[in-house]
Amino acid sequence: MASITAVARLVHINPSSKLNPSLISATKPLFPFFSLKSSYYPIVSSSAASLTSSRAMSYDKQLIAAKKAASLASLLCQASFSIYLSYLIARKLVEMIVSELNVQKGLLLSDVQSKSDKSPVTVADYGSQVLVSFVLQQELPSQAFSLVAEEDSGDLRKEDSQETLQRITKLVNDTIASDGTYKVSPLSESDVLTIIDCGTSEGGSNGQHWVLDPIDGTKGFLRGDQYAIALGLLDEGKVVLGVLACPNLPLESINNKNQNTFSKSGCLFYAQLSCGTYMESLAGSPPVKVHVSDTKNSEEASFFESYEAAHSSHSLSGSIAKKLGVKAPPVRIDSQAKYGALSRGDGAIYLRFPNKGYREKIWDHAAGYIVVAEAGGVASDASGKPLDFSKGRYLDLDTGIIVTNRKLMPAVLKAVQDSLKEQALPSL
Ligand SMILES: Nc1ncnc2c1ncn2[C@@H]1O[C@H](COP(=O)(O)O)[C@@H](OP(=O)(O)O)[C@H]1O
Ligand SMILES: [Mg+2]
Ligand SMILES: [Mg+2]
Ligand SMILES: [Mg+2]
Repeated sequence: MASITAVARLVHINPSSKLNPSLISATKPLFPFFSLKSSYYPIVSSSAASLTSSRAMSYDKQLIAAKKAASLASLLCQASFSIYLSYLIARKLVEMIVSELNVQKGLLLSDVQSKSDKSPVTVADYGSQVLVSFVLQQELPSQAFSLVAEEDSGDLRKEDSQETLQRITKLVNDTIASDGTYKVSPLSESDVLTIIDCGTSEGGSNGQHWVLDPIDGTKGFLRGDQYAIALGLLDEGKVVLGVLACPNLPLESINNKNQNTFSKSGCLFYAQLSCGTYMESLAGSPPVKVHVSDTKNSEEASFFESYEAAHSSHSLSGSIAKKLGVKAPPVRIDSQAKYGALSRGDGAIYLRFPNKGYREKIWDHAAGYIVVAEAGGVASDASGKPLDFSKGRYLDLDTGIIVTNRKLMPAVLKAVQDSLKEQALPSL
């Protein structure tokens, strides 16, 4: 049976929301053996409850489902990573013992594949997408379901992907069985392919669409560094809800010089339009309201950027930081964990400048964007235009993405534009 802490964590929508009957009934599918009693209601603070607006209440059910989906997907990813580590160790051992027999390599290669754009995809990316899509449909059976997600089943339908497909199916069924919430017969390989392809929606400016990156930062995931399960909800083209599960992000600030190296990891950030942003431990803890850094002094602001220089120009951000007088070295981490870290003030600026011609996808930013926006931050492209999630699967952008607090945005934007102009000048 779910522990009271875990129940409080998943039932908790937002300290500024009252638990209402519809919300309580919405929790039932999550906890079939547990009925809510009034004694558990104190997780809602009465002063905060008075802030509740009808608008804020309207996505509560979706938020419960999204938190459940992202939390379960993070368990799947963690399980998959330990399997992957075992393969790495097994492969190393086999290579050491019988170096001429590379049989174990095949096993590892089938867990990590390369997509047509040469980016990696793993059984955990596919498994996480299946699980999130499955949970959302289980939890919200009466709602029309539209999902814009990163992965598709194309490569998995090829003859030589049979073993990978089997592994994904087992990973998903094992996670569903160990969670115990859903009393369904195990998914078949064909079910898995069908569920993956639920993610082909084009999104857009009409109606509601879920936006999912099943593993954002796959390269970070494979390195054992940062990654995130990022799930957002669009309503009429606007991001109205976001959940970021960051299994490897320390609960303590990553910018704390006295950081406890034994600090626990695993953060769940969530935000709903007009309700603020909250963080709790993935293992279960009371939610804490978070806020972006309120510094207006760019010299004391540290900044985040991609770990991968191929995803964002480190030299351009270096020149911007110099103009701003930033003293601290850049904090380079993978995935939308950057947005999560920014939302709780670990740093004050996130700069992203991909190569010319690269088109940003909405799943790489939707959940992270609302997590930062509801924590008091702002995001724009390099021309100062807000991010527009209503145009389909891609973000329609001018040059790059800048995320910071309201006070710093004018100075950061100016430094960005000046640096871009300098970069465009032919060097003498
Ligand atoms: N050349 C490129 N430029 C910018 N972003 C890229 C890129 N190639 C891949 N990406 C995106 O960068 C994301 C990771 O972001 P970050 O650099 O912040 O960790 C990847 O998400 P996935 O890992 O979900 O594929 C991918 O969508
Ligand atoms: Mg990818
Ligand atoms: Mg991504
Ligand atoms: Mg991804």
